[in-house]
Amino acid sequence: MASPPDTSKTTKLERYNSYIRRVNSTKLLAASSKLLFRVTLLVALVLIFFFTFNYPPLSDTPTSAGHHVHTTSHLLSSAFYGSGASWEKEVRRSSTPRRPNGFSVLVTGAGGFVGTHCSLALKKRGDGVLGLDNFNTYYDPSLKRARQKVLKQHEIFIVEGDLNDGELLAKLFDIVPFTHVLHLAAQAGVRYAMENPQSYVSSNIAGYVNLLEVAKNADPQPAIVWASSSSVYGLNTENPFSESDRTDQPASLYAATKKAGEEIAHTYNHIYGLSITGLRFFTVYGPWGRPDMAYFFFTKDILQGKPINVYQTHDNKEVARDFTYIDDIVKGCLGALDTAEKSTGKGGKKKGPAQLRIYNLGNTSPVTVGKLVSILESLLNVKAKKHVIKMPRNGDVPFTHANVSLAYKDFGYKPTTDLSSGLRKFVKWLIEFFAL
Ligand SMILES: O=C(O)[C@H]1O[C@H](OP(=O)(O)OP(=O)(O)OC[C@H]2O[C@@H](n3ccc(=O)[nH]c3=O)[C@H](O)[C@@H]2O)[C@H](O)[C@@H](O)[C@H]1O
Repeated sequence: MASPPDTSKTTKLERYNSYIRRVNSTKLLAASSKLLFRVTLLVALVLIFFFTFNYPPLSDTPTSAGHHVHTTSHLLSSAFYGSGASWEKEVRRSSTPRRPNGFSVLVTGAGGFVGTHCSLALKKRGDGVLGLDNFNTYYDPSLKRARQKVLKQHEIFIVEGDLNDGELLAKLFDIVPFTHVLHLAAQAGVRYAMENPQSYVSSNIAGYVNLLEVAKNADPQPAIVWASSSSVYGLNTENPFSESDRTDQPASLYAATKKAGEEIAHTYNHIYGLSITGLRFFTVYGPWGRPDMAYFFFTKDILQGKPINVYQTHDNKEVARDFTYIDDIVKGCLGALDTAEKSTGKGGKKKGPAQLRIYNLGNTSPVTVGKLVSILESLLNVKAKKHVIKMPRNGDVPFTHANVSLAYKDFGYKPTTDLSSGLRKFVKWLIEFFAL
């Protein structure tokens, strides 16, 4: 009869095998948890990489001047700026009118020069005003922030965002039944277009179309008043310029994008019934103005003893502009808003013909740049270090001169501020603001 198995050996063997099984399963567990950790780490790294390098970047437009025009990417802005109950409350409060039959106006470019002044004027008369601005770095954004502070003191909220952020714009129109849009946001400046052309396409074409797309889908559709430019007259030789003069010879990309805006306005009026009024501003100046404009940097340079270049035409004539004081421009903008008819469309469907208008808003008395400089010299009591140079081929035109009879007839536009008086107010502001 077979001897009984040596249980001690079997037991030992069993114990050894179960030990090996335990060790193996521990090893397996350790290996699989290490593998899981590595996979998790890898996935995390991939996600970090995606959101860092693929998430819409800050659009960074380098310029030859070495400075970049930074704008927050629209997705980022709507993710960061366009959400939350308190944000919505701010939007509603700011845009609600305080007078019977008051307007509810979306002012794009509200952090800008004309935008700030128009927003204040609308709010003071009891209209609701909501600002939209991307606070880009075309010029020192601290000036825009200072304007924003003034608006905040008058309970005007500016949504930080870009015209190209369709999601954000649609959200604003979902929250607010805007009666009007005062569209002043744009890449301005005639000469800068040669340094940074894409900025003009992005703001003045793509941005404007995006705004019109959101507006035509809105219910109710707002009436739109927007800033075109005297520069659309380009090489036109008529003097003064009338709205019916030719505007097919733009001398700069800036002018071409504003002219394009006028044609695009015709299309959205024709197809969707949007009521649209274009205003051709003529070299607007005044307190809180734009530092990239000659009257502004001439003043600072004269005060700081720096030389200034006074342009002359190639046939040795002085260049001239129909400089228009900001308070007159504001009256023109409000006149256009007050006489704007309602859009006829609804949710993107046209119901009938709609108003389409274009007006000159100028001062009707052009002044040479040389005269501008001598007014500044007497206001500042400082002699300018003038270099008279030929006007560079930079998109500038020799003169502008507005015929404003159409704006006068339709909404009583009448400029009342001459250049000396306007510059006096500007210089007073500049010295106080910069504590010079
Ligand atoms: O009406 C407009 O729609 C435009 O007005 C403004 O353009 P402009 O009329 O060209 O103003 P601005 O640059 O201040 O030059 C003033 C004068 O100084 C001359 N100029 C300029 C620079 C210089 O160094 N020397 C000089 O003589 C220059 O040749 C010109 O004769 C806005 O910038 C523009 O956004 C748009 O709104």
